[in-house]
Amino acid sequence: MLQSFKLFNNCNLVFSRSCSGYVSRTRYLMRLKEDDEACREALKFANVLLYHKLAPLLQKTRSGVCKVASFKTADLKQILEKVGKDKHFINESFLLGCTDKSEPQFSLEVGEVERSALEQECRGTFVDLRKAFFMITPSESALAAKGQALLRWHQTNGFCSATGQPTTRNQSGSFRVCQSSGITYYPKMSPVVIVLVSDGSRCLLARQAMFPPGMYSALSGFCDMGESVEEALHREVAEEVGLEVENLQYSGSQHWPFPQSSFMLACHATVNPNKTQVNIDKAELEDARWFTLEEITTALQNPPRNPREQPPVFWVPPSYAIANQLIREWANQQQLLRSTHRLK
Ligand SMILES: NC(=O)C1=CN([C@@H]2O[C@H](COP(=O)(O)OP(=O)(O)OC[C@H]3O[C@@H](n4cnc5c(N)ncnc54)[C@H](O)[C@@H]3O)[C@@H](O)[C@H]2O)C=CC1
Ligand SMILES: [Mg+2]
Repeated sequence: MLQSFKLFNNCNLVFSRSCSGYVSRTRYLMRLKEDDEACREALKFANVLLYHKLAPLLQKTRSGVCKVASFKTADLKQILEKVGKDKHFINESFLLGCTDKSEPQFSLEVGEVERSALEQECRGTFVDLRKAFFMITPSESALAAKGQALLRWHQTNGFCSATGQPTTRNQSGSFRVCQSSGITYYPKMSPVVIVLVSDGSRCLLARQAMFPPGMYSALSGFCDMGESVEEALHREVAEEVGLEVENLQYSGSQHWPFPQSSFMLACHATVNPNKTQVNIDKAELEDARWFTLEEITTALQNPPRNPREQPPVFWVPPSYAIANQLIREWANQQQLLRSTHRLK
């Protein structure tokens, strides 16, 4: 089981503790990653998540709650054959992980099929992942995101960048090799810093023109080659809003599947309350402004159901996004500060 401890306020930094089952599951997965034969065996009795053009298949439970659809291999083979897929097609799946009961999980891109016929057979709907984040739980979002990221990485790494020759995958999909050069390619993530800047009583959020209307998020940016997290944070804030930050505090990290798998490193930071004038880089950001605790609390309490249709005037990223975690932590800390102040 994964345990967490507190670093900044309520933040969850997840670390592994060897309690019942966790170590054996980890070792089992390690073996599946490296041993093609064991992985092929595991796939025969696995749970498989389906994707169509990288959109995960969701199903509604009887109580109306949405969840990521997962099929036993034998059932899925029958479904796929009904929509014209070869019975060996299932071997195209990639290893994702395993459940608490040590059942292996795989992801599979169905490719060219009649989407509506497959949805009908599966009693589900393929939903754009960004939209799915508003419909499923954070842990299901993480699983769906990982599945999509792995599929995308394999789709875009079919050729060796040194020789131009095709690369081949191992059974689990944990790497690809160019037979001509011998170079091994592993799925990769790009490090991105994300920071919630506070002036002590307000926090700074920004929006890019491409964001859905009304959505503001914490400042973020890709790390440059050779940079530390601290350097990247200072640079990004200076570049995007013209401020100098101090008191960096690590909050947590997250894999984010967009645009090509980012590794989000989240921190809090402060600015001098007398130096809060923002100077926005208009090439990057459409707007950046300071928000009060009241505005933030209202936004956190009223997440949009579907942000593309009738979004609220101001809203923050969904609970799965690490930006949401930063904003929540800041709001909790502000509440605490206010109640301590009242007690004095
Ligand atoms: N999970 C979360 O809560 C959040 C995730 N994000 C993610 O963080 C990522 C980076 O944030 P931005 O502020 O847009 O970054 P950014 O401020 O560095 O600007 C993006 C630009 O950086 C350049 N760039 C440099 N290295 C790049 C690389 N490895 N991949 C792609 N572009 C690169 C490109 O010109 C790109 O247009 C975004 O993909 C976004 O999806 C952003 C905010 C919240
Ligand atoms: Mg940015």
